[in-house]
Amino acid sequence: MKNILVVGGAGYIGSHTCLDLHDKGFQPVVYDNLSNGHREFVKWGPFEEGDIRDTGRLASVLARYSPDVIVHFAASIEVGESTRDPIGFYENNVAGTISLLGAAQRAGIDKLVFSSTCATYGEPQSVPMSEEHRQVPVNPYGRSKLMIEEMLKDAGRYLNMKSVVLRYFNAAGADPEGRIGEWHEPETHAVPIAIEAAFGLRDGFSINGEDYDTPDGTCVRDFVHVMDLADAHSRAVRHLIEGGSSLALNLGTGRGTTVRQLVETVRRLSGREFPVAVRARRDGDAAALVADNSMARDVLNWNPRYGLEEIIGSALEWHRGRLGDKVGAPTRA
Ligand SMILES: NC(=O)c1ccc[n+]([C@@H]2O[C@H](COP(=O)([O-])OP(=O)(O)OC[C@H]3O[C@@H](n4cnc5c(N)ncnc54)[C@H](O)[C@@H]3O)[C@@H](O)[C@H]2O)c1
Ligand SMILES: O=c1ccn([C@@H]2O[C@H](COP(=O)(O)OP(=O)(O)O[C@H]3O[C@H](CO)[C@@H](O)[C@H](O)[C@H]3O)[C@@H](O)[C@H]2O)c(=O)[nH]1
Repeated sequence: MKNILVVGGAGYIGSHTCLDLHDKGFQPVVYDNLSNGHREFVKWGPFEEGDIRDTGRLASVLARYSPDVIVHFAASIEVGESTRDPIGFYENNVAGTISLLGAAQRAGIDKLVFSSTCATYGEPQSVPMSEEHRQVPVNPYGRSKLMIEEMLKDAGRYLNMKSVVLRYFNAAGADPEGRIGEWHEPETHAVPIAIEAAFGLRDGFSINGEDYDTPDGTCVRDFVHVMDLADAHSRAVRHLIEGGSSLALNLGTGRGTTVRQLVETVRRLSGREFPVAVRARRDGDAAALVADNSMARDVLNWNPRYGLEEIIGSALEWHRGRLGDKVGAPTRA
């Protein structure tokens, strides 16, 4: 069984990727400092607690497991926080990745899959966005990810390190069997916030702006099921093991959903009413982000299987299981 080091594998997308890697015959070894992850999400392989900025600790873990590929999820992820603490973001995301790449180089590991984001594109010039779209991020989070993409290009050019950069659009949904799901603290993402509102744990949902140039005035996002993302990571791992070249790929469904449509879907599938208000736009929000995913389809043979109904349905089930008795009584049959 080949070992795959999953850095940040106790987090949301990383833990789902471990599940998928395990199902496909790999052994995922999780390396995570638990700053935002959950020990109980590590179910499909060994756990090594550690920080990516601790190069010595990384070196000993790499020596112990000799992974064929590193899949790198570890990062500070919240856009708003990146504008309040840009240096902290560069420290964790950029300096952390430098430490990881140095340790990998010294251990002779030359294959890496990296979590990037459509936030590296910045303000869309055209929708859907292909990988050729210009990359001019509008916040420190996106810039930190773009800096890492540039470092990986040089690691490819001069060190022959092969990488697959995966630019996710909006990850959402959960393991259909409800074992793991989305659990960020504090939560800022639209899907779990709407679900918590449906379950009576929040006063309601506030839409960030209704005056965008979109079908109903609210932002358009491309929600992609976390299990489809996980499947793309396993394909990227296999691509590298089979000697494939470096790539940068969009991961989205190619379908846009407005925030209002999203909220209505949560209401319908949960069978629960909750108050929906409109507040001011959120700084740095693009009007519409939708992927052109043709390259991932062609190169990885990736075919996202789930749509919005499955995304919201699986997320509802996960949150119901996690929140248990805290879920309030339904307000609508
Ligand atoms: N959630 C999304 O919609 C989305 C979209 C695009 C890109 N991404 C990227 O995907 C990756 C995973 O996102 P997520 O939503 O699963 O986030 P997450 O916070 O759930 O997972 C990140 C994990 O990394 C760990 N981590 C953070 N800093 C670390 C460090 N210095 N050393 C070791 N471990 C560390 C955290 O404890 C956590 O378990 C991130 O790189 C994020 O930027 C996420
Ligand atoms: O209470 C809320 C929360 C969100 N939104 C809106 O919902 C949309 C989606 O927001 P969110 O779920 O926070 O995702 P994004 O801000 O689009 O960012 C996510 O998706 C990006 C790629 O699109 C990634 O880079 C980020 O890591 C990830 O957090 C945006 O228009 C938000 O303004 C609301 O209206 N109200």
